[in-house]
Amino acid sequence: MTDLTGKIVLGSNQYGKAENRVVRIYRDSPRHEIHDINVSSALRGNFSPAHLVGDQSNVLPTDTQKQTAYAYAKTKGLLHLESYGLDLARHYVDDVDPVDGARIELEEYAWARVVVDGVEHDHTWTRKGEETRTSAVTVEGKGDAQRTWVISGFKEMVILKSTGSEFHGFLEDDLTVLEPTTDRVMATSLTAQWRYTTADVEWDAVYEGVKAAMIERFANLQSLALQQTLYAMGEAVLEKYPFIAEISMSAPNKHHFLYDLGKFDIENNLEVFNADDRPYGLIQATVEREDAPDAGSAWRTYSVVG
Ligand SMILES: O=c1[nH]c(=O)c2[nH]c(=O)[nH]c2[nH]1
Repeated sequence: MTDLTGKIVLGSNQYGKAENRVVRIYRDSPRHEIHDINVSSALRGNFSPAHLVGDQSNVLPTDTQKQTAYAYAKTKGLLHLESYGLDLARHYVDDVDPVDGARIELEEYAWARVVVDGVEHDHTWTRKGEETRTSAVTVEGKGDAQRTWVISGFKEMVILKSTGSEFHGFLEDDLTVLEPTTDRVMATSLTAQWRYTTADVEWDAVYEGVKAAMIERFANLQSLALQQTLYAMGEAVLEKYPFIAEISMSAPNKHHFLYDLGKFDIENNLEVFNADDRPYGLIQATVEREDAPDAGSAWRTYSVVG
C-alpha cells in the first residue's frame, strides 16, 4: 500500500440547528389555527477559521438559528412550510455576511379539528394519522446572483387498494417461488418529493393537487406492478403542473399475503391476509422532464453524513 502524503485540508462542511419543534398557533379569532412543524437549518459559507483554528467570528451560533426559527414563526408567520422556509433561508444568505448558502428542511404534523356535538371545535384537535408534509428550501448567493430551489413533498402516505393490482410475467430462476397473480392487494407507504422551477407557487393548493393526482392514478390504474403505478403517479403530477420539473418517489411494497385458512377448512377468497411488515419490496423512481432545468443544490441535504 502506498502511503498518502498530500496536505490535509477541510472538505465540505455546514452547520446548523436540527429539529426545532415549532408550534405556531394563530389565535386572532375564536377559531384558532395550528401549524406544528419540525425545522432544521444548515448554513454553508466561510467557516474554515472555526474548523481550523477555533475562530468563531464567522459563526452565527446554532442557538441563534434556533431563536430565529421561533421568532420568525411570529414575525414572518408560519402559514406554509415553503414560505416560512424561504424567509429563513433568504435571511441567512442576505443578512449574515459569511453565509453564502442556507438549507432549511421542514416537516409538518397535521392536526384534525375535533367535532363536538356535530360542531367543529375552535381550539382542540387530534393528531391525524395522515402523511407528513415536507419541504426543503435552498438559497445560494447574494444579490442578483442569488439562486433558490424549493422542494415539496410528503412522507408515509399509506394507501391501499384491495383489487386492481396484478403481478405476473416476471423473470424466473431456480430460486423463484413467487406465484403469479392477477388479483392482489397493493399497499404502500409512499414518500414523494417534487422540485419546483419557481418559488412563486400557491403552496397549499398545489400540495393538495399533487396528492389528489397521485391518489387518483393509484386508484384507477389497473396495475401490472408497483413500478408501473409509481411511474403513472409521477406522470400525473408532471402533466398537471408544468412548473414541476421532477418528482422522486419511494414506495415500500407493503405485502399482504393471503392467509392459509385451508388448514381449518375455511375458504379464503382474497378476504383474509397477513400484513407482513418485513422484509418488503422497495420500489423507487424519479419521473422527470427531459427539459428540466439543472437541479443545482436542490437535493443537497443538510446532513453531511448519509
Ligand atoms: O409490484 C411489484 N414489483 C416487484 O418488483 C415485485 N417483486 C415481487 O416479489 N413482488 C413485486 N411486486
